[in-house]
Amino acid sequence: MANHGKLRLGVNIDHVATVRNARGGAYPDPLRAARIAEEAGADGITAHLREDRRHISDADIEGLMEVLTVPLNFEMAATDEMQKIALRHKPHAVCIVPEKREERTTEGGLEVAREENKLAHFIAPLRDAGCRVSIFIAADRRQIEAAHRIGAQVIELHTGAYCDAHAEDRLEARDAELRALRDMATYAHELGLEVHAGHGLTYDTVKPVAAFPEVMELNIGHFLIGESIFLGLGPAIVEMRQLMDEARRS
Ligand SMILES: CC(=O)[C@@H](O)[C@H](O)COP(=O)(O)O
Ligand SMILES: NCC(=O)COP(=O)(O)O
Repeated sequence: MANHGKLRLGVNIDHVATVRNARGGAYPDPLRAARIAEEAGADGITAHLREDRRHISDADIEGLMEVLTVPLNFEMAATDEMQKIALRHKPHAVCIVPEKREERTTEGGLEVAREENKLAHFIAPLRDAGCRVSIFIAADRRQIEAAHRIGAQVIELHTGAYCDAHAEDRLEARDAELRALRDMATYAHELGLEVHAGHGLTYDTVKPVAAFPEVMELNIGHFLIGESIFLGLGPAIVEMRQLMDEARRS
């Protein structure tokens, strides 16, 4: 049966680090942002340690592991270097994401179906270490089935194409993306996978996704960090939380 309970909000703090790194110093501090997010009701913190360290750093991950009172969702590419870091820290969740050095942001979902054996071996030690393994994928039946076969406990559906279509006023495409997200959330839930979603979500796009009863967690970052310039981080998160709760109730 679908879960109709409270939807969790994971606040992604990557882009606090982007602003910090613009000047190479220590300000603004992503750990301070994480504390404010916790106080504002975040159920978890998400941080993506990219291979090129363009935002979050190794020291940020170490600091988060020390100070967080909510679970850390550690996003990383499927590389040996990242696996070692994850096994050293053993965060609550490890989300495997695709990464291209030249991309501006995470462009699509992970290609699981073509890399099934490799990924099954890659995630096994992470699961054995007690991490919940999540796979960041497009709303694509083949990829969901492959994620299930390799032993992932969670999938996170990439909402970027839906949000882009909305931002560009391509309404038919937006509705088609939303239908695919809804159908694939249901399908993944039926397979026994926990379903999360995220990427590019805003106040304008969050409610339809939050309303899917099978979705248990949304991870939201870039928009919230941008909005915090105008509202402050705590109020920006509270507003997002309210929209999610409204959608869930309706
Ligand atoms: C995987 C993902 O969606 C997040 O990590 C988020 O988008 C922030 O990182 P980037 O903007 O660097 O992709
Ligand atoms: N996995 C998605 C995430 O953590 C947040 O993505 P975004 O809101 O920063 O685009």
